Amino acid sequence: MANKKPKTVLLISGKRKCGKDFCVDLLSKCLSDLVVFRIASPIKRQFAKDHNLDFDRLLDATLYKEDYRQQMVEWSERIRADDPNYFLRLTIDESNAKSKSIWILSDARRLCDVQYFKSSEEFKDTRVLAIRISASVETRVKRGWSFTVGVDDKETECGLDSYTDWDFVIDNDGSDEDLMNQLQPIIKLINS
Ligand SMILES: Nc1ncnc2c1ncn2[C@@H]1O[C@H](COP(=O)(O)OP(=O)(O)OP(=O)(O)O)[C@@H](O)[C@H]1O
Repeated sequence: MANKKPKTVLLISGKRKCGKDFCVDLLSKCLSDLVVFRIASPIKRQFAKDHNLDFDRLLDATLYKEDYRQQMVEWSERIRADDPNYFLRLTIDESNAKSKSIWILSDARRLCDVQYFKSSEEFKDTRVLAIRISASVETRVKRGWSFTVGVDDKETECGLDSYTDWDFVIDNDGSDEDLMNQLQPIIKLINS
């Protein structure tokens, strides 16, 4: 399999239920030779493997996940303390991203996720676009969000709240047409 550097990396960030996956789906339909990966899944997979747990149940929103959430967070923090980008590299490997020219990280959460691509020598020839999806609290509530202590107040959800160097900020409160009008310049830039 080809082991190439990506031409473009999109880092998608935003609060829960702002529409990250929705926007990634729309972008994916207009792009080719791409891969979408997430940080959250490999953390759960690796945690399940190391602790002999049921990965599928960790992925869904049952009590199982809540029982283990704190333990999983502490475990992942210990790994990150030694190597902040461990899980990012893991998801890149697991998704065979190195055969694709466009990479989309659909849940960038921390400054180190952005810096991994923006500041590294490895990606100096890659166009890295940090994209913040934004939606009002009212809209997010309509989409199923409610504030959860221990989730919405943690670094995994707030780590990029004060980041200001976004290449694009997408307002996902409006119509389909509004959204597409905002995504078009990104698609155009990638395809240029
Ligand atoms: N512009 C939109 N128009 C209509 N529905 C939308 C729009 N954006 C998002 N949604 C819907 O809102 C819900 C939440 O969106 P989505 O799953 O993309 O959010 P998310 O930011 O990825 O959430 P999470 O952080 O929980 O993974 C989904 O049902 C999605 O289809």
